[in-house]
Amino acid sequence: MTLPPKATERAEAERLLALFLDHGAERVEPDLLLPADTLLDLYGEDIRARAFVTPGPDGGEAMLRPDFTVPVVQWHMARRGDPARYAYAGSIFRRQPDPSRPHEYLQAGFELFGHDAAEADAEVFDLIHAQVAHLRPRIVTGDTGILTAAVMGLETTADRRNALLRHIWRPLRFRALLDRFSGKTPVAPARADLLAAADPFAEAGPEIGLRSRTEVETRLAALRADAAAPPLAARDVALIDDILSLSAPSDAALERLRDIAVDLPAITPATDGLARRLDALDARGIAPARLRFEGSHGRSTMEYYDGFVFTLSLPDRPDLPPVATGGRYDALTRALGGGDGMRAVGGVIRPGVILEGTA
Ligand SMILES: N[C@@H](Cc1c[nH]c[nH+]1)C(=O)O
Repeated sequence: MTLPPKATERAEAERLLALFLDHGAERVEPDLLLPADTLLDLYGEDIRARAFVTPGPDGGEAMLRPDFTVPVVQWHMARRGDPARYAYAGSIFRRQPDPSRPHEYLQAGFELFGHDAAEADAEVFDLIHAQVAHLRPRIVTGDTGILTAAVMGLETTADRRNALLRHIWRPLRFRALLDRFSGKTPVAPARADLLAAADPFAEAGPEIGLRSRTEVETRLAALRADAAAPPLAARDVALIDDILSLSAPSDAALERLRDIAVDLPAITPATDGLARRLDALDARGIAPARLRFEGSHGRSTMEYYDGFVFTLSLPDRPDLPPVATGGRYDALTRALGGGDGMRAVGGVIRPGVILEGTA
């Protein structure tokens, strides 16, 4: 009997779920229709363009489940009890820029709360990788905690550091900020004139915008303080660029990062974390030399990742999305737990891609 494609995809998702349950996970089944406010708070309004938002039953807004990780964290936070392993299989809904791509597809996933971070990262990667290893996926890994630590270690104003941190997930915006803060992009003449003016409101015409005069004044003061701040040191920008352009087998990448840490000691704890993760993976038979590490990896994935990130894709099928993705999201558990966070890492497999890849 040949099953229709949707049913085949579901059968594959159930098969993966059963394997995750055998691995000791508890099954979770988050709602399909989720309150939109938490998700909007977490991801920002950007997610509206990618998710299906609809009027909710309680008068507020609701969203078709765009992701399992957030509802699973909420589920876990309500119950606690570490360590915990959860598994799920079901549909998620995302608007695609390319309308020929499915807006609804299945994910089978596994999430691990608590535990030693390096051990847990290795356990999740090993489990996810084992299910797709027969497809010989191209593996790319990264660690968003390293770039974050590098930015936090920059000698500059707190405002500039925060602006860079906010835009880590928007590579073009991040680059534009680095160029501006290092003086590479000159301040636009109109802005320079405005900041130099004794009374910037003198010829501004009537006040018609939504922002009050005080708000505009606060913004002008911030821009003036920024214009007065010394540029970022070229040496520091070069170190950030070294991290961003790093692409090497993980063992070589670790050595390179250790070199960078000599000049940028703020990344040392994150680099030590990477070393521990590679040891834990090695102990499971996954040699670091087989895992490509990219310093930029994870910057165009989920904004909640703050450590290990990985993507497995089918090398002969560049037309397909990745077959598996995942990463660590300790900060998300803090955001949802009111500052009282815990360690968490997980990953998902797309059964539809496995089927396409083996067809
Ligand atoms: N929820 C992520 C995958 C993931 C699960 N756990 C951690 N990451 C996604 O949909 O891309």
